[in-house]
Amino acid sequence: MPVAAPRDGSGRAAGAGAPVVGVLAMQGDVREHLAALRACGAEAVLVRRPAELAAVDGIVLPGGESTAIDRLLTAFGMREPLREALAGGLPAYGSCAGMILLADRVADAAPGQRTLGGLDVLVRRNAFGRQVVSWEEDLAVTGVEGGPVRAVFIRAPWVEEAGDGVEVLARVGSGPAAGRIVAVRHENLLATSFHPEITGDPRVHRAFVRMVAARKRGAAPSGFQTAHAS
Ligand SMILES: NC(=O)CC[C@H](N)C(=O)O
Repeated sequence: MPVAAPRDGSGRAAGAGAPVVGVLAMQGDVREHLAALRACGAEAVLVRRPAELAAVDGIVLPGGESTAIDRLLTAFGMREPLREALAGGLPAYGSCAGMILLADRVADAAPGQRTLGGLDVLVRRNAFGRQVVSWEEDLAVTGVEGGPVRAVFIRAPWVEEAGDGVEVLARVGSGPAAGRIVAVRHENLLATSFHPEITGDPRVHRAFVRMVAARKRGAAPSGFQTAHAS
């Protein structure tokens, strides 16, 4: 009997029930997110077109440059389909530039820059400064088991204001940005200022894949910890 080849390079076939998670492939560190998702057992695929978006159970908006991704979303006809999918409850995880794209409000936005929105926060772009690695710290992140996460901030935003329904998952612990909010969740949207995709630690992605799997099962939206424990 023929055996299906593994689809994710991990040495095992993606199970029939494995959630399909897209990575928005306009610009940014797409490959790193694909690898992190595959390490968590998700079937990870590139998303550039509306038809590809329609086939995923969740989507990652990568780190990169939010202004470039913004322009490419329009060029690829992806802005409205993606905005509608997010508003319709599609689980999404945005890291860094991805967090900016999910935010309802942006301080220090480039002229004409737009976001997809949905996340009731004000983010400040380049809040940590413009150096390549602007800050690095081990952070406890609510809902991520197994101890602190190495958080690498690269020209990163922070969350300056979070709406009432937004769950704060992590704050900077020390240095000039101490106390700033750098990880949040609200319903189907998860965002971090930092880049877990570049550290080889899949735990934040695993938490997101569990959010995606919970929605796929039809579970009601719940707090991050609850969804994580399921
Ligand atoms: N590493 C990043 O994603 C940087 C984000 C970038 N500063 C922006 O505004 O989009």
